[in-house]
Amino acid sequence: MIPLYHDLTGETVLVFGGGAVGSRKASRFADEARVVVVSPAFDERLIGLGEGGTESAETDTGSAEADSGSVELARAAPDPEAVRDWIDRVDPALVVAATDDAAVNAAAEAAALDAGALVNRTDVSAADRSGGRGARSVVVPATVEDDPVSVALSTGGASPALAKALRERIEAEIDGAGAMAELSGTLREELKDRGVAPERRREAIRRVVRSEGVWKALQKGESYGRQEADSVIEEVLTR
Ligand SMILES: C[C@@]1(CC(=O)O)c2cc3[nH]c(cc4nc(cc5[nH]c(cc(n2)[C@H]1CCC(=O)O)[C@@](C)(CC(=O)O)[C@@H]5CCC(=O)O)C(CC(=O)O)=C4CCC(=O)O)c(CCC(=O)O)c3CC(=O)O
Ligand SMILES: NC(=O)C1=CN([C@@H]2O[C@H](COP(=O)(O)OP(=O)(O)OC[C@H]3O[C@@H](n4cnc5c(N)ncnc54)[C@H](O)[C@@H]3O)[C@@H](O)[C@H]2O)C=CC1
Repeated sequence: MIPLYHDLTGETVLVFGGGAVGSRKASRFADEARVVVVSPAFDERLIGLGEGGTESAETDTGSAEADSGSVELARAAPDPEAVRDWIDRVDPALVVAATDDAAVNAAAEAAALDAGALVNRTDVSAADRSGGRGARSVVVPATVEDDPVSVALSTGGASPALAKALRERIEAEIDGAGAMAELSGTLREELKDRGVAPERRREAIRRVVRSEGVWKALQKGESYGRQEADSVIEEVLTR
Protein backbone atom coordinates (compact mmCIF):
# COMPACT_ATOMS: atom_id res chain seq x y z
CA MET A 1 0.00 0.00 0.00
CA ILE A 2 1.16 3.52 -0.83
CA PRO A 3 0.18 6.29 1.62
CA LEU A 4 -1.50 9.33 0.04
CA TYR A 5 -3.07 12.41 1.71
CA HIS A 6 -6.65 13.42 1.06
CA ASP A 7 -7.98 16.95 1.41
CA LEU A 8 -11.52 16.44 2.71
CA THR A 9 -12.25 20.14 3.25
CA GLY A 10 -15.78 20.85 2.13
CA GLU A 11 -16.51 17.15 1.61
CA THR A 12 -18.94 14.89 3.43
CA VAL A 13 -17.94 11.75 5.31
CA LEU A 14 -20.75 9.26 6.04
CA VAL A 15 -20.15 6.96 9.02
CA PHE A 16 -22.32 3.88 9.66
CA GLY A 17 -22.13 2.86 13.33
CA GLY A 18 -22.05 5.15 16.37
CA GLY A 19 -19.98 2.97 18.73
CA ALA A 20 -16.42 3.43 19.95
CA VAL A 21 -14.88 3.02 16.50
CA GLY A 22 -17.44 5.11 14.58
CA SER A 23 -17.03 7.80 17.18
CA ARG A 24 -13.22 7.87 16.87
CA LYS A 25 -13.39 8.09 13.08
CA ALA A 26 -16.13 10.76 13.16
CA SER A 27 -14.13 12.93 15.50
CA ARG A 28 -11.05 12.57 13.34
CA PHE A 29 -12.76 13.45 10.05
CA ALA A 30 -14.72 16.32 11.63
CA ASP A 31 -11.43 18.22 11.85
CA GLU A 32 -12.03 19.24 8.26
CA ALA A 33 -15.07 17.57 6.75
CA ARG A 34 -18.81 17.58 7.37
CA VAL A 35 -19.58 14.28 9.08
CA VAL A 36 -22.90 12.42 9.16
CA VAL A 37 -23.19 9.44 11.52
CA VAL A 38 -26.05 6.96 10.98
CA SER A 39 -26.70 4.60 13.89
CA PRO A 40 -29.52 3.39 16.16
CA ALA A 41 -27.42 4.35 19.22
CA PHE A 42 -24.61 6.82 19.84
CA ASP A 43 -21.49 6.67 21.96
CA GLU A 44 -21.39 9.35 24.68
CA ARG A 45 -18.45 11.04 23.00
CA LEU A 46 -20.41 11.26 19.77
CA ILE A 47 -23.35 12.94 21.47
CA GLY A 48 -20.87 15.54 22.73
CA LEU A 49 -19.65 16.08 19.17
CA GLY A 50 -23.15 16.42 17.75
CA GLU A 51 -24.16 19.90 16.76
CA GLY A 52 -24.67 21.97 19.88
CA GLY A 53 -24.28 18.78 21.85
CA THR A 54 -27.73 17.64 20.79
CA GLU A 55 -28.68 15.12 18.19
CA SER A 56 -30.93 15.80 15.24
CA ALA A 57 -33.38 13.03 14.42
CA GLU A 58 -33.16 13.73 10.73
CA THR A 59 -30.30 15.35 8.86
CA ASP A 60 -30.93 17.95 6.25
CA THR A 61 -29.14 16.07 3.53
CA GLY A 62 -30.59 18.43 0.96
CA SER A 63 -28.34 21.33 1.91
CA ALA A 64 -25.07 20.95 0.08
CA GLU A 65 -23.41 23.67 2.14
CA ALA A 66 -20.54 21.94 3.90
CA ASP A 67 -20.20 22.98 7.51
CA SER A 68 -16.63 22.10 8.46
CA GLY A 69 -16.14 20.57 11.86
CA SER A 70 -19.72 19.51 12.44
CA VAL A 71 -21.07 16.06 13.23
CA GLU A 72 -24.70 15.33 12.37
CA LEU A 73 -26.29 12.39 14.14
CA ALA A 74 -29.03 10.50 12.31
CA ARG A 75 -30.80 7.88 14.37
CA ALA A 76 -31.53 4.92 12.09
CA ALA A 77 -30.60 1.25 11.72
CA PRO A 78 -30.55 0.72 7.97
CA ASP A 79 -30.55 -2.84 6.69
CA PRO A 80 -28.11 -3.69 3.88
CA GLU A 81 -30.62 -2.48 1.27
CA ALA A 82 -31.30 0.87 2.96
CA VAL A 83 -27.58 1.61 3.34
CA ARG A 84 -27.48 2.32 -0.38
CA ASP A 85 -30.26 4.93 -0.07
CA TRP A 86 -28.28 6.80 2.60
CA ILE A 87 -25.22 6.90 0.36
CA ASP A 88 -27.29 8.16 -2.58
CA ARG A 89 -28.87 10.89 -0.45
CA VAL A 90 -25.82 12.09 1.46
CA ASP A 91 -23.43 11.80 -1.52
CA PRO A 92 -20.26 11.35 0.57
CA ALA A 93 -16.66 11.49 -0.61
CA LEU A 94 -15.84 8.78 1.96
CA VAL A 95 -17.96 6.12 3.64
CA VAL A 96 -16.81 4.59 6.95
CA ALA A 97 -18.29 1.16 7.69
CA ALA A 98 -18.07 0.89 11.49
CA THR A 99 -21.13 -1.07 12.64
CA ASP A 100 -20.90 -4.35 14.53
CA ASP A 101 -22.94 -6.02 11.76
CA ALA A 102 -20.69 -7.48 9.05
CA ALA A 103 -23.54 -7.64 6.50
CA VAL A 104 -24.26 -3.92 6.94
CA ASN A 105 -20.54 -3.09 6.69
CA ALA A 106 -20.23 -5.19 3.53
CA ALA A 107 -23.27 -3.48 2.00
CA ALA A 108 -21.84 -0.05 2.86
CA GLU A 109 -18.58 -0.98 1.20
CA ALA A 110 -20.26 -2.25 -1.99
CA ALA A 111 -22.61 0.74 -2.25
CA ALA A 112 -19.80 3.23 -1.62
CA LEU A 113 -17.70 1.71 -4.38
CA ASP A 114 -20.69 1.69 -6.76
CA ALA A 115 -21.28 5.37 -5.97
CA GLY A 116 -17.64 6.26 -6.73
CA ALA A 117 -16.83 7.13 -3.12
CA LEU A 118 -13.87 6.06 -1.03
CA VAL A 119 -14.54 3.47 1.66
CA ASN A 120 -12.94 2.64 5.00
CA ARG A 121 -13.97 -0.80 6.21
CA THR A 122 -13.08 -0.87 9.91
CA ASP A 123 -13.85 -4.52 10.61
CA VAL A 124 -11.54 -6.18 8.11
CA SER A 125 -7.91 -7.05 8.76
CA ALA A 126 -5.02 -7.13 6.32
CA ALA A 127 -5.09 -10.92 6.40
CA ASP A 128 -8.66 -10.94 5.06
CA ARG A 129 -7.54 -8.85 2.12
CA SER A 130 -4.81 -11.00 0.64
CA GLY A 131 -6.24 -10.35 -2.83
CA GLY A 132 -5.70 -6.60 -2.37
CA ARG A 133 -8.16 -3.91 -1.26
CA GLY A 134 -8.63 -1.93 -4.45
CA ALA A 135 -7.57 1.69 -4.80
CA ARG A 136 -10.70 3.19 -3.24
CA SER A 137 -10.70 1.00 -0.14
CA VAL A 138 -8.63 3.07 2.27
CA VAL A 139 -7.03 2.39 5.64
CA VAL A 140 -6.98 5.13 8.27
CA PRO A 141 -3.45 5.51 9.63
CA ALA A 142 -2.45 6.66 13.09
CA THR A 143 -1.30 10.27 12.66
CA VAL A 144 0.91 12.71 14.49
CA GLU A 145 0.37 16.38 13.73
CA ASP A 146 2.38 19.49 14.35
CA ASP A 147 0.78 21.73 11.76
CA PRO A 148 1.74 21.92 8.90
CA VAL A 149 3.71 18.71 9.46
CA SER A 150 1.93 15.38 9.74
CA VAL A 151 3.19 11.83 10.02
CA ALA A 152 0.92 8.96 8.94
CA LEU A 153 1.63 5.51 10.25
CA SER A 154 0.28 2.11 9.28
CA THR A 155 1.20 -1.46 10.08
CA GLY A 156 -0.43 -2.63 6.87
CA GLY A 157 -3.43 -3.50 9.02
CA ALA A 158 -1.42 -6.13 10.89
CA SER A 159 -1.37 -4.46 14.30
CA PRO A 160 -3.40 -1.29 14.94
CA ALA A 161 -2.28 -1.40 18.58
CA LEU A 162 1.33 -1.11 17.42
CA ALA A 163 0.38 1.79 15.13
CA LYS A 164 -0.98 3.57 18.21
CA ALA A 165 2.11 2.81 20.32
CA LEU A 166 4.48 4.04 17.59
CA ARG A 167 2.36 7.15 17.15
CA GLU A 168 2.88 7.98 20.82
CA ARG A 169 6.66 7.67 20.45
CA ILE A 170 6.78 9.80 17.30
CA GLU A 171 4.63 12.45 18.96
CA ALA A 172 7.49 13.21 21.34
CA GLU A 173 10.04 12.92 18.55
CA ILE A 174 8.61 15.53 16.17
CA ASP A 175 7.82 18.18 18.77
CA GLY A 176 8.63 21.52 17.14
CA ALA A 177 8.49 20.23 13.55
CA GLY A 178 5.62 22.56 12.70
CA ALA A 179 7.63 25.64 13.66
CA MET A 180 10.63 24.28 11.75
CA ALA A 181 8.48 23.76 8.64
CA GLU A 182 7.22 27.35 8.81
CA LEU A 183 10.68 28.81 9.35
CA SER A 184 12.50 26.77 6.69
CA GLY A 185 9.62 27.40 4.26
CA THR A 186 10.01 31.16 4.74
CA LEU A 187 13.81 31.01 4.41
CA ARG A 188 13.53 28.96 1.25
CA GLU A 189 11.34 31.65 -0.35
CA GLU A 190 13.67 34.43 0.81
CA LEU A 191 16.76 32.71 -0.60
CA LYS A 192 14.97 32.30 -3.93
CA ASP A 193 14.03 35.99 -3.92
CA ARG A 194 17.63 36.95 -3.15
CA GLY A 195 18.69 35.02 -6.25
CA VAL A 196 20.93 32.58 -4.36
CA ALA A 197 22.08 29.80 -6.70
CA PRO A 198 19.96 26.63 -6.37
CA GLU A 199 22.82 24.42 -5.14
CA ARG A 200 23.75 26.85 -2.35
CA ARG A 201 20.13 27.41 -1.44
CA ARG A 202 19.45 23.70 -1.01
CA GLU A 203 22.63 23.24 1.01
CA ALA A 204 21.62 26.12 3.30
CA ILE A 205 18.11 24.75 3.86
CA ARG A 206 19.40 21.22 4.45
CA ARG A 207 21.76 22.59 7.10
CA VAL A 208 18.99 24.56 8.81
CA VAL A 209 16.60 21.61 9.15
CA ARG A 210 19.40 19.44 10.55
CA SER A 211 20.81 22.03 12.94
CA GLU A 212 20.38 21.12 16.63
CA GLY A 213 21.00 24.78 17.40
CA VAL A 214 18.03 25.93 15.31
CA TRP A 215 15.69 23.28 16.78
CA LYS A 216 16.69 24.34 20.30
CA ALA A 217 16.39 28.05 19.58
CA LEU A 218 12.91 27.53 18.06
CA GLN A 219 11.72 26.14 21.37
CA LYS A 220 12.43 29.55 22.91
CA GLY A 221 10.50 31.30 20.15
CA GLU A 222 10.30 31.97 16.46
CA SER A 223 12.66 34.98 16.48
CA TYR A 224 15.38 33.01 18.31
CA GLY A 225 15.06 30.23 15.74
CA ARG A 226 15.24 32.77 12.96
CA GLN A 227 18.44 34.32 14.37
CA GLU A 228 20.14 30.95 14.71
CA ALA A 229 19.03 29.91 11.21
CA ASP A 230 20.38 33.16 9.75
CA SER A 231 23.83 32.43 11.12
CA VAL A 232 23.75 28.86 9.76
CA ILE A 233 22.77 30.25 6.34
CA GLU A 234 25.41 32.98 6.34
CA GLU A 235 28.04 30.38 7.13
CA VAL A 236 27.04 28.36 4.06
CA LEU A 237 26.77 31.40 1.78
CA THR A 238 30.13 32.93 2.76
CA ARG A 239 32.12 29.75 2.35
C1 LIG B 1 -7.26 -2.11 9.10
C2 LIG B 1 -7.74 -0.96 9.98
C3 LIG B 1 -8.95 -0.42 9.27
C4 LIG B 1 -9.27 1.03 9.56
O1 LIG B 1 -10.00 1.24 10.52
O2 LIG B 1 -8.85 1.89 8.78
C5 LIG B 1 -8.08 -1.37 11.40
C6 LIG B 1 -8.76 -2.53 11.72
C7 LIG B 1 -8.96 -3.08 13.01
N1 LIG B 1 -8.56 -2.48 14.20
C8 LIG B 1 -8.83 -3.32 15.24
C9 LIG B 1 -8.52 -3.09 16.61
C10 LIG B 1 -7.92 -1.93 17.16
N2 LIG B 1 -7.73 -0.72 16.51
C11 LIG B 1 -7.12 0.15 17.35
C12 LIG B 1 -6.78 1.49 17.04
C13 LIG B 1 -6.68 2.06 15.77
N3 LIG B 1 -6.96 1.41 14.60
C14 LIG B 1 -6.59 2.17 13.54
C15 LIG B 1 -6.62 1.76 12.21
C16 LIG B 1 -6.98 0.54 11.67
N4 LIG B 1 -7.66 -0.44 12.31
C17 LIG B 1 -6.68 0.15 10.25
C18 LIG B 1 -5.26 -0.41 10.14
C19 LIG B 1 -4.18 0.58 10.55
C20 LIG B 1 -2.81 0.00 10.41
O3 LIG B 1 -2.41 -0.29 9.27
O4 LIG B 1 -2.08 -0.17 11.41
C21 LIG B 1 -5.99 3.48 14.00
C22 LIG B 1 -4.49 3.45 13.67
C23 LIG B 1 -6.57 4.70 13.31
C24 LIG B 1 -8.01 5.00 13.64
O5 LIG B 1 -8.85 4.11 13.66
O6 LIG B 1 -8.26 6.19 13.89
C25 LIG B 1 -6.29 3.47 15.53
C26 LIG B 1 -5.16 4.00 16.44
C27 LIG B 1 -5.23 5.50 16.43
C28 LIG B 1 -4.28 6.16 17.37
O7 LIG B 1 -4.42 6.01 18.59
O8 LIG B 1 -3.40 6.89 16.88
C29 LIG B 1 -6.90 -0.50 18.60
C30 LIG B 1 -6.12 0.11 19.77
C31 LIG B 1 -6.97 0.72 20.79
O9 LIG B 1 -8.21 0.82 20.64
O10 LIG B 1 -6.38 1.05 21.85
C32 LIG B 1 -7.44 -1.79 18.50
C33 LIG B 1 -7.47 -2.87 19.58
C34 LIG B 1 -6.13 -3.61 19.64
C35 LIG B 1 -5.85 -4.47 18.41
O11 LIG B 1 -6.64 -5.36 18.10
O12 LIG B 1 -4.79 -4.20 17.76
C36 LIG B 1 -9.46 -4.49 14.72
C37 LIG B 1 -9.86 -5.70 15.54
C38 LIG B 1 -11.29 -5.56 16.08
C39 LIG B 1 -11.71 -6.80 16.81
O13 LIG B 1 -10.92 -7.39 17.53
O14 LIG B 1 -12.89 -7.18 16.61
C40 LIG B 1 -9.57 -4.32 13.33
C41 LIG B 1 -10.20 -5.24 12.33
C42 LIG B 1 -9.31 -6.41 12.04
O15 LIG B 1 -8.07 -6.30 12.10
O16 LIG B 1 -9.89 -7.46 11.74
N1 LIG C 1 -10.82 -0.22 12.90
C1 LIG C 1 -10.65 -0.20 14.17
O1 LIG C 1 -9.86 0.57 14.68
C2 LIG C 1 -11.43 -1.14 15.04
C3 LIG C 1 -12.43 -1.89 14.48
N2 LIG C 1 -13.20 -2.69 15.26
C4 LIG C 1 -14.34 -3.34 14.55
O2 LIG C 1 -15.29 -2.26 14.27
C5 LIG C 1 -16.63 -2.64 14.52
C6 LIG C 1 -17.30 -1.68 15.50
O3 LIG C 1 -16.61 -1.70 16.74
P1 LIG C 1 -17.12 -0.87 18.00
O4 LIG C 1 -17.35 0.54 17.61
O5 LIG C 1 -16.20 -1.15 19.10
O6 LIG C 1 -18.52 -1.60 18.26
P2 LIG C 1 -19.78 -1.05 19.04
O7 LIG C 1 -20.64 -2.23 19.29
O8 LIG C 1 -19.36 -0.15 20.14
O9 LIG C 1 -20.52 -0.12 17.96
C7 LIG C 1 -21.24 -0.60 16.88
C8 LIG C 1 -22.29 0.46 16.53
O10 LIG C 1 -22.98 0.10 15.33
C9 LIG C 1 -24.34 0.44 15.49
N3 LIG C 1 -25.15 -0.31 14.52
C10 LIG C 1 -25.66 -1.56 14.60
N4 LIG C 1 -26.37 -1.85 13.51
C11 LIG C 1 -26.34 -0.76 12.71
C12 LIG C 1 -26.91 -0.44 11.44
N5 LIG C 1 -27.68 -1.33 10.78
N6 LIG C 1 -26.65 0.77 10.91
C13 LIG C 1 -25.90 1.68 11.59
N7 LIG C 1 -25.35 1.43 12.79
C14 LIG C 1 -25.56 0.22 13.34
C15 LIG C 1 -24.62 0.09 16.94
O11 LIG C 1 -25.78 0.75 17.41
C16 LIG C 1 -23.37 0.60 17.61
O12 LIG C 1 -23.51 1.99 17.91
C17 LIG C 1 -16.54 -4.08 15.03
O13 LIG C 1 -16.96 -4.88 13.94
C18 LIG C 1 -15.08 -4.35 15.37
O14 LIG C 1 -14.72 -5.64 14.95
C19 LIG C 1 -13.02 -2.75 16.60
C20 LIG C 1 -12.02 -2.05 17.23
C21 LIG C 1 -11.14 -1.19 16.48
